[in-house]
Amino acid sequence: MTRETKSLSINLLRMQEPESATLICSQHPQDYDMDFGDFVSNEDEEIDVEELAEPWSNYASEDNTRVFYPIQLGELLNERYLIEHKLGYGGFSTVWMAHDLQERTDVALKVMSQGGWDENETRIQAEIKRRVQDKSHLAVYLNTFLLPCGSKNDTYHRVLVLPLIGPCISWHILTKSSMAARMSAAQQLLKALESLHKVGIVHRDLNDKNCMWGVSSLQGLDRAAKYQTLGRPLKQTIPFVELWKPGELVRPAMIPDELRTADFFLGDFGLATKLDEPTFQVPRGYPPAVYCSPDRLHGQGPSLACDMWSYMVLFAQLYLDFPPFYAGSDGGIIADFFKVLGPLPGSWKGLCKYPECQDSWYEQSEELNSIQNGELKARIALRRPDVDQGERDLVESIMLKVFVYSPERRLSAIQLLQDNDFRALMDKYGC
Ligand SMILES: Nc1ncnc2c1ncn2[C@@H]1O[C@H](COP(=O)(O)OP(=O)(O)OP(=O)(O)O)[C@@H](O)[C@H]1O
Repeated sequence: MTRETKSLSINLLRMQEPESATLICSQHPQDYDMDFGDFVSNEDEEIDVEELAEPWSNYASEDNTRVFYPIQLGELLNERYLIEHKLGYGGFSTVWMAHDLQERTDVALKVMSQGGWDENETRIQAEIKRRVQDKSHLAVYLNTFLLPCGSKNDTYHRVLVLPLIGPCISWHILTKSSMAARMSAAQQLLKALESLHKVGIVHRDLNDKNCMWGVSSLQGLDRAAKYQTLGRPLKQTIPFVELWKPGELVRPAMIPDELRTADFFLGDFGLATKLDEPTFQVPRGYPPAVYCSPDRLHGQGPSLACDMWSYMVLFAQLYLDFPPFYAGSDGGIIADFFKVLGPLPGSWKGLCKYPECQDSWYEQSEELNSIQNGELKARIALRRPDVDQGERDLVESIMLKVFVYSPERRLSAIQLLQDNDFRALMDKYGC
C-alpha cells in the first residue's frame, strides 16, 4: 500500500471513529489503521480464496464485455464508501461490504461489470422504487453511482448501494432453522412477489441465491470487531491479469447464525421485466433449471405464472430442505417433471430446450397420472417423516395448486396468500 493510501486510511478512520481514532492511531498506527484482512500465506489459503471468490478471469475479457471492476479492501469509493469486506459475487457483479462514512452505517455495494449489464437492473429497480407500494421485502438500492473505468472516459461501472442483508437460502441454514422461521420466510417471499406482480413486474430469476434473510446491524462496532464477527478477510492480489488498477480476490464474510434476523428479502432484478415491455428490452436468460417453469423450458415467454412456479420450488425447498425436482436424473429436469407430475401437455411435444426429451413424456394416460401423483406424496414423506400425515397432505395440496403445467391455471401470488390450505399451514406455524 502506498504512503498516500495509508494516510488516507488514517484520515478515514478518524472520520469513522472520531472519539478513539487519534488514540488508536498513535498507539498502533500500523497494526490497526491498515488492517484490512490478511493476504494468503500458503497454498491451502490460496485454494480457499480461489474456491470462494470470483474467478480471476472475470477481470480479463478479450472483447471488453462483462469485465469486473478491480477493488481492494480499504479503498474509498465515491468519496464516501470505505470497502471493508467481501459479500459475494454473481455472473455480473462483485458485492462488497462498505462503511458509509456519511451516514455512519454499513451497506452492500453491488459493483456491476462493464458492458451495459447494469442497465436493466437499474431501470427495473428505479421502477420498483417509484411504483411498488410495499417494498419491505425487496432489496432495492438506496443510491447508485458510476465508477469511471481506467483512462477511457466513455466506459464506467455502475454501483448499486444496497441495504446490507444475507445470507441466502442454503441447506446448511435450513437444517438449523425452525419450521416457523422457514414458513415465515416463505410467506414474506410470497408477499414480495405479490407486490412486484401487482405492478406488472416479473422477476424471472427466483432461486435460492436471490432470496436472503436479514442481518442485525453492526452499528457501533469498529472494524476489528466486525472482522471478529464476520471472519477476517482472506485475500490475494488478482493474479495473471494485467490490471489498470490494483484489485484483490477476497473470501466472502461468513454471517454468523446469531446475526441472522427473521426478515426475508428478494433481490437481484437483473432479469426482471415489465409485462408490457417491448421484446427488444427484455434481457435474455432463465433461472437455474430446478427453479425454471416447464412452460419457459418449452419456449414460452416470461409471465407472472413462471415466477409462481419458481416460488413454489422455493416454498418446497424451505419446507423439505431440498428442491422438489431433480435435474440430475436421466433426461434431466423434464424427466423428473414427468415422473412427479405426469405427462406434459401434448402441444409442447418437440418444443423442449433439451434434446434428451422423449416423445412418450407428452402422451396422456390416466394410468400414468395416478401412479405419478404418488411420487410427490412419497418425496414429502421422505423429507418430512417428523410431521403428521394431515400436514403432509396440506403441503402436497398447496404444491399442486402451483405445480400445474398450464401457466393459466396456476394460482397467482394474491390467490395463494388467500388460499385456505396455505393459510392453514401458515396459521399452524404462527405466521
Ligand atoms: N444486499 C446484499 N447484502 C449482502 N449480500 C448481498 C447483497 N446482495 C447480493 N449479495 C451477495 O452477493 C451475491 C451476488 O449478488 P447478485 O446475485 O445480486 O449478483 P449478480 O451478479 O446479479 O448474480 P447473478 O449471476 O445470479 O445474476 C449474492 O448471492 C449474495 O451472496
